[in-house]
Amino acid sequence: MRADVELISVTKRYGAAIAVDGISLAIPPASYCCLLGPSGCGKTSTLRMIAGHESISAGDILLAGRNVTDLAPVERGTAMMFQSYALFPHLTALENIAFGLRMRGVGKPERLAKAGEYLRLVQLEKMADRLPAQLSGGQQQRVALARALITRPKVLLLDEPLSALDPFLRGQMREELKRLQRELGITFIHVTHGQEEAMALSDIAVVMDHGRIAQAAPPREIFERPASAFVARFIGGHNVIRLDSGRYAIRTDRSWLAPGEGTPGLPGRVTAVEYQGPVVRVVLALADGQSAEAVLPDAHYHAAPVAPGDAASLGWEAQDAHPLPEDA
Ligand SMILES: Nc1ncnc2c1ncn2[C@@H]1O[C@H](COP(=O)(O)OP(=O)(O)OP(=O)(O)O)[C@@H](O)[C@H]1O
Repeated sequence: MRADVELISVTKRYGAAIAVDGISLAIPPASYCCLLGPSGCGKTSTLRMIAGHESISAGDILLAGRNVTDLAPVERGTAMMFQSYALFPHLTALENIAFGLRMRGVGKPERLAKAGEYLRLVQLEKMADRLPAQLSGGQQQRVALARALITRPKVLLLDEPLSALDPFLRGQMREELKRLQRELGITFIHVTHGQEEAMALSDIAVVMDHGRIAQAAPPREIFERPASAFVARFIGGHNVIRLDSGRYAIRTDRSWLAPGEGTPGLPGRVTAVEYQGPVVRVVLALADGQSAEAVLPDAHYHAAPVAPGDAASLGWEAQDAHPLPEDA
């Protein structure tokens, strides 16, 4: 099946600095793709190159099989939703949404009727006449989303769309984004810092590191088979442990704890215990200098509780140790 978005050896240089280093990626049609990675890894530069807001230093970008590398943003069939919604303060919610069509020369009555449809799509029909200042952050964001979608893009690009929201609204908007992507059947490419957000939303998650793709795969595959120690650490939920036989990623929820001296497993000492409701996180300093943690169901933990300073060993089942390559 032809990819909706294809990056072929795409590079971005700012002067002598390389922000994106020859990345290749094919995003299947109608998928939710998250770009994630630490600050400065090149996520936003990649998104901006797809949108056409940033020139491409080398390589090609194909959208639905068409080479758009040298096309202006409006010619690409993409729309971008920014972190700072960028709504016009003097226009109502409805007029803000209609604005995208005004730029494309659509007449006023048609624009407003269409804007009404998109206002309903984001469940804001009662807010049509409000100015942005009279809307909450989450509502402003829905307006920005509708404004981007009204142009019927083939690909919607989202630059950290949830980062300004409080945790409750963030969860709500996350569901909303996924619902819209499914209903509209288009590709969303979403830049995020949040591993949990990427896990929850992605059909394909792209973990970036220093301008390169460290791993691109469905989130479950990344979680179960991280391609490197970097990926295992970045997505979280893993211990990265060196043994005589090599380096392994072991899920912290598959790691068990044996309290006491001389118990089976790698010996260590508890340095922290964090109660998290359904689970308890126990951090260990291992005797060989490595650190590790076990995330235990609360009932298991409370059956044999430990405290900082206590001796305990860390263990796991052999099949739960995922071998990692040595770093290049
Ligand atoms: N306009 C620019 N001029 C020079 N260097 C830039 C420019 N924009 C980005 N960079 C550099 O390119 C690299 C990648 O930046 P980019 O914004 O793509 O990363 P990011 O992963 O989106 O980071 P963040 O999560 O902090 O937004 C960084 O080292 C950054 O300093």
